[in-house]
Amino acid sequence: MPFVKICGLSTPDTLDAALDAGAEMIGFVFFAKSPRYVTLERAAALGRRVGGRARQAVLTVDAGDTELEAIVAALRPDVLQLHGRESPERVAAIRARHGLPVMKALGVAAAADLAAMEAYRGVADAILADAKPPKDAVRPGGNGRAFDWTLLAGRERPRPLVLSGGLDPDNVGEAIRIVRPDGVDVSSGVEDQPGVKNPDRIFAFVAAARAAFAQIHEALPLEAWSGERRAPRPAVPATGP
Ligand SMILES: O=C(O)c1ccccc1NCC(=O)[C@H](O)[C@H](O)COP(=O)(O)O
Repeated sequence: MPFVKICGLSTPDTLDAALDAGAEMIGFVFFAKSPRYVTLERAAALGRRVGGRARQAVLTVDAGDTELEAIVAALRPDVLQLHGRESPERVAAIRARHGLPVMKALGVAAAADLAAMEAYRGVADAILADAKPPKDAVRPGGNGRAFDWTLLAGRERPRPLVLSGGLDPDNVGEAIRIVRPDGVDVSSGVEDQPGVKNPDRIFAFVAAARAAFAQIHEALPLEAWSGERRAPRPAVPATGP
């Protein structure tokens, strides 16, 4: 079942919007230079408000063991989203240490970047394909920047694959139809300005993503038939004289 994740939530009303809209996963950002940064205390309070209605992901960037320990102890998250330069070995170590699923973010700008994903196959529980940040960016993600989705279309790639980067209520349907991901993730596209989420845009995003996922999953059986070699139909027995 594909899922919709709203990342970078930091207030009760926008968290409620994500939950009421039906997002299956929400994310808290633990990167101090981000306008979406939340303290442990704030994230824990928001986490209590979730009350099991969605999975909680915590987003870190090259966090050390002590920081991760503190976050996991305070929040008991469902997923660790690693958005830095964590190597496959580091991802494996974090996963083993915390016993939690890891979603590894990887930047995509060219076909060669898909090869980098291979190194994480069987190591990360999911790959989050994101745009590469601009050269002068202060954060490695959450920049509202999209990449060429056709790079991922019809290619062999690790699964589950979550699509992110520059998605918004107007383009998420097309992105889903092209990439056919297992989930989508958004931050900037449901904001009025960096760090300020807009509940109406959250509702619009979840609805648009849901509609597109429903469409591609309805289409699946027909696509499967088109490539299939069908057995010849049995001859209709002749009847009558
Ligand atoms: O949101 C941030 O500020 C952030 C900071 C550091 C690393 C990652 C960050 N965000 C990642 C995301 O919110 C999403 O996973 C993804 O990059 C999509 O973001 P956007 O293009 O803004 O929708």
